[in-house]
Amino acid sequence: MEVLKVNLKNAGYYDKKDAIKDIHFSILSGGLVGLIGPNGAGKSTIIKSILGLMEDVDGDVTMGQGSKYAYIPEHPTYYDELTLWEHIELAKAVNEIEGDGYYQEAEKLLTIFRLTAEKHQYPGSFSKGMQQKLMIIIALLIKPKLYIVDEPFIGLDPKAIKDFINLLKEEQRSGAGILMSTHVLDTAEKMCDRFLLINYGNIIARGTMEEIRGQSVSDGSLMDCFYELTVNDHG
Ligand SMILES: Nc1ncnc2c1ncn2[C@@H]1O[C@H](COP(=O)(O)OP(=O)(O)OP(=O)(O)O)[C@@H](O)[C@H]1O
Repeated sequence: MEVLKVNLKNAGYYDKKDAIKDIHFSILSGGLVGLIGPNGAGKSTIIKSILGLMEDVDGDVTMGQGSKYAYIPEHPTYYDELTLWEHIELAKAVNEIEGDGYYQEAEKLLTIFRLTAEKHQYPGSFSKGMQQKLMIIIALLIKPKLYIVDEPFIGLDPKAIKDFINLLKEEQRSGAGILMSTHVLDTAEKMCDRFLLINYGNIIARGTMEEIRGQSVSDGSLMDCFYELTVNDHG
């Protein structure tokens, strides 16, 4: 079952209308797709197009059943006047989640991510990694069918990265589809079952690791294929 279908002919900005071109892909329930590519390739533009944040879009994006999704941004966003726990309460209300199981799950996640002591503090006083953990906790509590995750590995400590990967994998096993943009290719290679390699706004390679190797002269890691495929592509 498709949880996301992206058909974009073009999307871009006032002074760069074609930042991305001919971006067509789907994410299936239980699929974890790595969105990779050099700086300025168009990954954020693809994510913004999916989230409906781009003005100049020629094409369409369809979300599957229920269309409930969670976005974990690279740069955390929060309300200055709400405590960590109030953010959790707000997410419950906004997403119309019933029952107290939600709060038990929230307590469990606060323990995993070592934020129990900060429960009634304001995220403005948190470190970047702690703010990122708040974004992750809220996304996991919403239990969406689709996760869009933007560069989750920069800023999190190693334990949090491992816990986050395990929790995301659990979501995947329960049928969520995940699109994850990252530059941390060794982790992406281990986690993702498919990849989209973006360069100069185009998809230049796609598929499983095996298929990506087939499109590259390199027979090595995702990093080797990435290097070889992007170095020889001049847009
Ligand atoms: N606000 C903007 N206005 C105009 N052009 C932009 C804007 N944001 C991005 N671009 C351009 O769109 C292209 C794609 O940028 P995008 O931010 O999608 O890259 P990215 O793959 O996410 O890069 P990174 O890995 O550095 O985050 C680049 O050429 C960039 O200069």
